[in-house]
Amino acid sequence: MSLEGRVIGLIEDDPIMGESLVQSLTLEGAYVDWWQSGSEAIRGLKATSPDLVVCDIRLPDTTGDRLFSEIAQTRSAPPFLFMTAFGDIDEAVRLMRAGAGDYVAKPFDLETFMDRARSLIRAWSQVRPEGTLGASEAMKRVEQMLRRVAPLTSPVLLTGETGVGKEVCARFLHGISPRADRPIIAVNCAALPTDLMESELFGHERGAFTGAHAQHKGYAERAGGGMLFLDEIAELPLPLQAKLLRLIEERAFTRVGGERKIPFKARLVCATNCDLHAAVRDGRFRLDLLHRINTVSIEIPALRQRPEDIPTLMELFFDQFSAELNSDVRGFASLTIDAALEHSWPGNVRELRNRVERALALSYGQWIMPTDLFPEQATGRDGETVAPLATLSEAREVAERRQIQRALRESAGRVTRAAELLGISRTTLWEKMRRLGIGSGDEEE
Ligand SMILES: Nc1ncnc2c1ncn2[C@@H]1O[C@H](COP(=O)(O)OP(=O)(O)OP(=O)(O)O)[C@@H](O)[C@H]1O
Repeated sequence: MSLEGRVIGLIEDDPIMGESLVQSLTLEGAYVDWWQSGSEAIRGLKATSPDLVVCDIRLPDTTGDRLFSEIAQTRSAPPFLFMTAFGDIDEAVRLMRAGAGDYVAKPFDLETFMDRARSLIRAWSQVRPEGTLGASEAMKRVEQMLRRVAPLTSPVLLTGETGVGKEVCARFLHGISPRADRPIIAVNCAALPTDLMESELFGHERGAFTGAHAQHKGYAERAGGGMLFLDEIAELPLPLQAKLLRLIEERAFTRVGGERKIPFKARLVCATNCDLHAAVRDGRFRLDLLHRINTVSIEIPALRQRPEDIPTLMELFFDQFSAELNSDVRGFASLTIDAALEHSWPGNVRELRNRVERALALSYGQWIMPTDLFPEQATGRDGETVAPLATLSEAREVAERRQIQRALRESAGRVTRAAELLGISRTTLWEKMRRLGIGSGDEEE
């Protein structure tokens, strides 16, 4: 691939270096916008969107680090190729972890520089622009990060509570990467039988152990040039952690009972819901392996930390299951959405999905009510209703309280705005809040 017609933003304060790069890039057919300071670059990048930004890590008025985090706020930020001097490598590695793209250490030869530039542009142009992971700002940030690292080969560690969607994110990452047409092999390390783990992951040669009647290709080999996704990585026993470390360092492994080195060509993505640093402290996880697998580490937030996603996901699963179940149910009662927003979702998206499926399968009415989604709140273990029927005024009070708290939440605790949202006067709202014992700081309840 040539750089013909590509637009490149160059941020370099040294005139000699700047001139020479402009000349070389122009000779390759690229258009170069050259900025000699961070402030100039920020202004320039608001106006144009280059295919690549080449940036010196040390600038007269800012650092590459700060500049990148400012530019990276925008979702469509281009890839960055940093030029670092000896001694800036730590900063460059931090930037890679933040999804910057790549770096070249000065002095570099021009061919290496051009190769890196070309491959960043090529990989980036294959990334799809639109998003699908969630409507919340938190998930948009996750998605933005995944898009940044999609063209790279560095290992990625996805962390987050159970059911937040780590595997969904890994598959999304694969789908938008230049490897999308190659296999993705997803392995749940906790589900592999301990005695077979090594041969499942790395394969075995014929006769390697009793019962090994034929050669067997493991997951690492079957992933080819695609993605090897290792879920629940903390469950990998220490001897296998050592073998995985060698695989990452040497980009090669051996089958059980074999001697020949087999190249590892896939991208490694690991996931965990454990605190791996605590596992290292407890001697259950190797620190050197942790450093290798978390070159890029992305935390997927819990569902309760991104309530905006709850209604969207409810609708998504509703559409999916109502089609599957051929259901006549029309949707969720608004009280049900309120109740879902108040629930803490310890099982995250998986719990939400299961609850919606169950509610649709068991609901009798046209609308899914709170007790369809949360039957445990209405029934005892034997299935009988244990909650006494509330009087109308009690039910109204519960609904009023919930609605007021929601309005306060949406108006960040500002009573005047909350009253507007509720369509009542400020005095009436104060009076109701006093009667129901709600403070203006109760919006987070
Ligand atoms: N953004 C999303 N959009 C649609 N479905 C999602 C999303 N996130 C998660 N899910 C669904 O939630 C369930 C759990 O997701 P997933 O298996 O990716 O979670 P996980 O974090 O890997 O869980 P675990 O820690 O238990 O391995 C799956 O059924 C998945 O399809």
